[in-house]
Amino acid sequence: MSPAAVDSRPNTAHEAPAPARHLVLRLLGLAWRYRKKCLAVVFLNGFVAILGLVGFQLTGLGIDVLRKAVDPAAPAVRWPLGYAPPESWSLVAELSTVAVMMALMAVLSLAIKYWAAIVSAQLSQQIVIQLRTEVYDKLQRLSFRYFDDHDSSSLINRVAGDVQAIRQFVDGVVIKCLVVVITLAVCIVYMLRLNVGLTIACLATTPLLWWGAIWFARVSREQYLQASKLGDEMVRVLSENVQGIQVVKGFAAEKGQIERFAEANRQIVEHKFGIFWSLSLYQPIMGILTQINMLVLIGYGSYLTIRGELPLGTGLFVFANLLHEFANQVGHVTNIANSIQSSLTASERVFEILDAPLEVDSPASPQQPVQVRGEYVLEQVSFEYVPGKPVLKEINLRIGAGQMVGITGETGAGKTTLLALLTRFHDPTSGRILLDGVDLKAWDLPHLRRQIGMVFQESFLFSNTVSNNIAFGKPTATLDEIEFAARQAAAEEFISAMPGQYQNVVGEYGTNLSGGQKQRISLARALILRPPVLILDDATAAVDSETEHAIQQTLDRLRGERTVILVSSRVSTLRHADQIFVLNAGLLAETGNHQQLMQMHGHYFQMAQLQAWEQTLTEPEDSLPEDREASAWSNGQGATFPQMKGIRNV
Ligand SMILES: Nc1ncnc2c1ncn2[C@@H]1O[C@H](COP(=O)(O)OP(=O)(O)OP(=O)(O)O)[C@@H](O)[C@H]1O
Repeated sequence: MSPAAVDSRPNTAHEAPAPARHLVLRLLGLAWRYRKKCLAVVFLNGFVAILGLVGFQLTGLGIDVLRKAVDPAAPAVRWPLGYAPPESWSLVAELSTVAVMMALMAVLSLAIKYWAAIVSAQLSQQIVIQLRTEVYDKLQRLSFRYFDDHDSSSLINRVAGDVQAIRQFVDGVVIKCLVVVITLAVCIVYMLRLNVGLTIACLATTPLLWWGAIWFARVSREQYLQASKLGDEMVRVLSENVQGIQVVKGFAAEKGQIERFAEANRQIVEHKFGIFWSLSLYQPIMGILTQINMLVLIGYGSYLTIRGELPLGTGLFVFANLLHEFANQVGHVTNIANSIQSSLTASERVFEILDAPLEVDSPASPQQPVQVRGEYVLEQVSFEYVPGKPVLKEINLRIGAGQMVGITGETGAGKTTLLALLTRFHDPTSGRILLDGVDLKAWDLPHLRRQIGMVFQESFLFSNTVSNNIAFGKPTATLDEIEFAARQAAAEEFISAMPGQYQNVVGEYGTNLSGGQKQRISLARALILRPPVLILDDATAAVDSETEHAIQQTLDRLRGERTVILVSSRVSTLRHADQIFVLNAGLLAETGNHQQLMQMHGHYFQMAQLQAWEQTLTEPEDSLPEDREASAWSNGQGATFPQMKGIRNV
């Protein structure tokens, strides 16, 4: 599978949301990792909140000073901390003192807010980078089966978007919760100090506010989960369209694709609207409850002030502001509940990656053989992608060290799957595979993969220079090595003809190269490693026969030095192999070299015959040799092998 390929299979993960408590505990564990910075942000924000409350107190003080000046019968002014200015001070001096204190408070608050914002931003970035790296690292190690089961768009969304939503749990939930709790506690203590009865009366509706927040959290969780899935779907449509743009244009299907994308977008908007609807209902209800508190204050608070039990400025005014701040903080609970839901949804998706078992991994005490000869032995190897549906059945074979072997068979016979087992992209469902006498499962996995140079069926190139693509597995390679590998892969000529030659930048996925050119660069990328085992999956399917001949010569030279395993449908390629394995419906149907297989008059013989016949169709009448078959194989220019399924029908 190409790494960038988009799997259109539906994502089966997350049918039911994971238990919220479990996720919350895990997210709290994540926040704990960053506890120092979290505490710093909480402390600074808490300090800002307290300074705000002190600001109210000072404004109230100013009002009381003014009221006393206007009405000497008003209650005495309560200066903070038992401080009282000298009797000789004028009204202007007293008010100026209050104003200076307020200004100092404002400057201090501003400085701390700035500091809090910086620490908070650092914290966010640290979490995102670390989490993203962890998820990406895990993705690198997950087996192919995991990628088969998950939409690539969903995986991309998780790394790019969901990680941000998890970060939100730390700064938008944990930190905010602590700040809210601190501020609410300070507000309540302040209010109780001012008047216990008024505090109880004004906060009577608070349990309803909490109940509302919990209701909202329950309702919105499922909605957020669904919204994430729709987001994945939209990215999938977009990604498929970009990658399959040739097909889209070739079939003049732009209109349909635009409609598909619009439909995916429409579904997201409709769904988000549902979330906004819940939110829009929740927020005004919460607003009404807080307004009820204000009404209680105006009624009962004014009564207390008129009776002289509550000062106007440092009492009623401060209380009103505290109540307002209280409502503000409770209002944050909505945002927190909102953030909790999106974080839970996102965390479920991200933790699913982090928790996914590494189906293929190195054992606890891996072996790292030094001198690798490249001898493969397969013992009773079977493999199933889907349980109960074997793709390979009890394969027994031996590939000698330094041999060149061919694997062929009809489409879907299991050739690529067999190669995937040899490289341990998958483990056999039963049976075992030995390389140099050591079970592949006992090998250190990276060490094993370093012994194998692979040329995949789909030549995937990175958007980088030609030389960096060739040196992908060996970044330290010198230009001489790169050029030598390119020459071996018959790629030198076309690379030299490019404007920047080896420094020419290959387009995304190698879009500015032909299929054959990509295959040759992929081959050079494998050859530069000089691996003991070279595996080529239909690696010459897109090159012309002259280039194939050149590549064949390279492979012939490697014979004896390295084990070369090639999947091919061309007799012209296979006939040079020391051994050819013919797969048929997952079974090893025939084994032998070209001559032996031809004498068997089995599947291989039929394929060869049809290819020879096709060859004659493309040759001029007078050049037809008497022995058509011999001609087709001796000139080394076999036509593309038709698939066995077709041959059986001949
Ligand atoms: N990831 C997968 N999940 C489930 N089934 C798969 C997967 N990959 C391949 N198969 C199935 O396994 C069988 C063997 O596939 P494989 O790609 O090995 O065949 P192949 O011989 O290489 O075919 P081709 O010549 O067309 O490349 C096919 O029936 C295919 O549908």
